Amino acid sequence: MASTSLHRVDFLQWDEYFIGVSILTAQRSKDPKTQVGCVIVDTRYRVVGAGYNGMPWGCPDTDMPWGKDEKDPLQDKNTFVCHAEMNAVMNKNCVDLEGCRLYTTLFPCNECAKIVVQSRMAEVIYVSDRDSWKMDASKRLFDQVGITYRQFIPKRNSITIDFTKHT
Ligand SMILES: O=c1ccn([C@H]2C[C@H](O)[C@@H](COP(=O)(O)O)O2)c(=O)[nH]1
Ligand SMILES: [Zn+2]
Repeated sequence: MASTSLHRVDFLQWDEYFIGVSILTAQRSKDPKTQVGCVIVDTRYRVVGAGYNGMPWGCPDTDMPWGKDEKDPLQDKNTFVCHAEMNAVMNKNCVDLEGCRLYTTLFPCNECAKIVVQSRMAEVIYVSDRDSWKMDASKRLFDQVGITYRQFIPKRNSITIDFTKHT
């Protein structure tokens, strides 16, 4: 029998939606080279935290270093910047994150992986990965505790946010 339902069929799938929110969140970052965004989602598909990489609260972006300096750590952004994952956890609006999924634009580094593990999250879904010992360490930790991770494989190239058109 033919269906009489007329609902839209090109609606965003959950993964597309949460990765989309991660990418949008990354656009808040002031890092001139790499903008990272992530959202934490509970088992009922509710966003319970979001964050992007940025300087700690109260530290003016204009006063902080945004480049790298191997010789002087006080002039290196990595000495100060808070990673997106840490910020998402710090921003959580629920008591604990056990069983949650982390959607992120960049696979978590080893420091963020420790936070993901200690928060008892269940899965990491990421857009891109880096060939780095830090990411290898993260995978080792995730494998050890059974946190699954998978790359987001897009089925469409883009989604549009048009501020001038909305019904
Ligand atoms: O797990 C991670 C790893 C990195 N970040 C942030 C930290 C920095 O602001 C950039 C990386 O800068 P590069 O110059 O590309 O090394 O990404 C993060 O938020 N989470
Ligand atoms: Zn990190």
